[in-house]
Amino acid sequence: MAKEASNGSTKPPPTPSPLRNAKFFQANMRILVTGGAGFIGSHLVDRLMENEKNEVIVADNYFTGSKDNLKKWIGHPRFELIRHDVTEPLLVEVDQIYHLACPASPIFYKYNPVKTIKTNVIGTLNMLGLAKRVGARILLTSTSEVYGDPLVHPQNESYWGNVNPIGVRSCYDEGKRVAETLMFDYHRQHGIEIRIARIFNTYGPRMNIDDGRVVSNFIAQALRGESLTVQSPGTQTRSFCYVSDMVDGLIRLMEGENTGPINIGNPGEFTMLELAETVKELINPSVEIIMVENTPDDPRQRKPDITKAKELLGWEPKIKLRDGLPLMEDDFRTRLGVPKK
Ligand SMILES: NC(=O)c1ccc[n+]([C@@H]2O[C@H](COP(=O)([O-])OP(=O)(O)OC[C@H]3O[C@@H](n4cnc5c(N)ncnc54)[C@H](O)[C@@H]3O)[C@@H](O)[C@H]2O)c1
Ligand SMILES: O=c1ccn([C@@H]2O[C@H](COP(=O)(O)OP(=O)(O)O[C@H]3OC[C@@H](O)[C@H](O)[C@H]3O)[C@@H](O)[C@H]2O)c(=O)[nH]1
Repeated sequence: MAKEASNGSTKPPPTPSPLRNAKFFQANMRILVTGGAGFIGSHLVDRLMENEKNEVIVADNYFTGSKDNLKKWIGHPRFELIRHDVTEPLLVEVDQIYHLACPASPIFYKYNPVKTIKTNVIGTLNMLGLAKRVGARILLTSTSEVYGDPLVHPQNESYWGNVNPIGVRSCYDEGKRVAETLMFDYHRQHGIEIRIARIFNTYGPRMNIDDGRVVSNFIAQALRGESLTVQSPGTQTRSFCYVSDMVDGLIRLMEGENTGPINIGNPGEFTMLELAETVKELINPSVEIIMVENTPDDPRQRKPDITKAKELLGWEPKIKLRDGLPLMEDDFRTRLGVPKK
């Protein structure tokens, strides 16, 4: 039985899928990745597919993801790709569910806020229903946004957050908070094996070029010779985790004994002005840095306390921002057709 972070009675988990014990299927672990055609999801799929005992099913509606991110696996006998919207029920036989489906860039999650909240609430209910039916373990990719505009710094998992319930970001941050509640209620009421990761800003190759998030914006702008748009005041901070470190943390959480929530992120903290200066220095020293208007409720500071991840998962990030940015630059150069001079 997984160790639980909060109080409450816990029923034993339902019997695992009979497939786990079936004579001919015993060897393989069937893993569903919702949102697996997206940025983090497709890197997670790559890592899961490296294990020959894993069969991976991706369910994605391609809102912000793309088949292109998974092209090397299409047609592979241990891989299956389903066009599916998680706001509809899904009937598959699996042992583990990594539930990532949800637009993550503020531009995309604000585009259709009602759909975003449906994805977080109905989508998570559907995946928990599936986990309950087949006895699968389920991991939710929650977010540092559950801490809102935090009054505690750095943020540890016992902080309840400072979130505007009626703002333009609420479809996402309140949606994820309800998703976490649903996870714990299914765990306490039905004994479902749950894992919750609170992911902090993650970057790396394969982010959409026009994703709208800060690292992809600055790298694309630097390569196109455009000004880097720092949203005012520029003193707001974020902590950036390279995607391979993130995937490692998610798999450790899934395979470990703790429900979470556990912060997964890189504690290296930067202001957005510092980030712009670093991108300028590393990629294109001739571009300008300009200040543009910000959006409402932008969190002013964010840095994970990763004590729990270190102690419970034996995990900590390995890749520093200065080492990760050039890896992302190479991928963006290839996709934008901008060769290195
Ligand atoms: N990248 C980050 O910095 C970050 C930080 C915190 C949390 N997260 C969480 O991690 C997960 C993945 O984020 P990402 O950065 O890879 O984002 P992404 O936008 O690249 O990927 C999300 C994927 O989910 C799919 N999707 C969206 N709505 C769906 C729906 N209703 N049904 C089926 N598929 C749907 C998209 O098409 C896409 O493939 C998300 O749950 C996000 O909230 C990411
Ligand atoms: O071009 C830009 C874009 C963004 N920014 C700033 O950069 C900071 C980070 O913005 P992003 O849009 O990358 O991401 P945010 O940190 O606001 O939200 C993210 O948080 C964690 C995840 O859950 C999501 O991936 C996303 O919601 C903000 O302060 C924003 O104002 C710029 O200065 N310039």
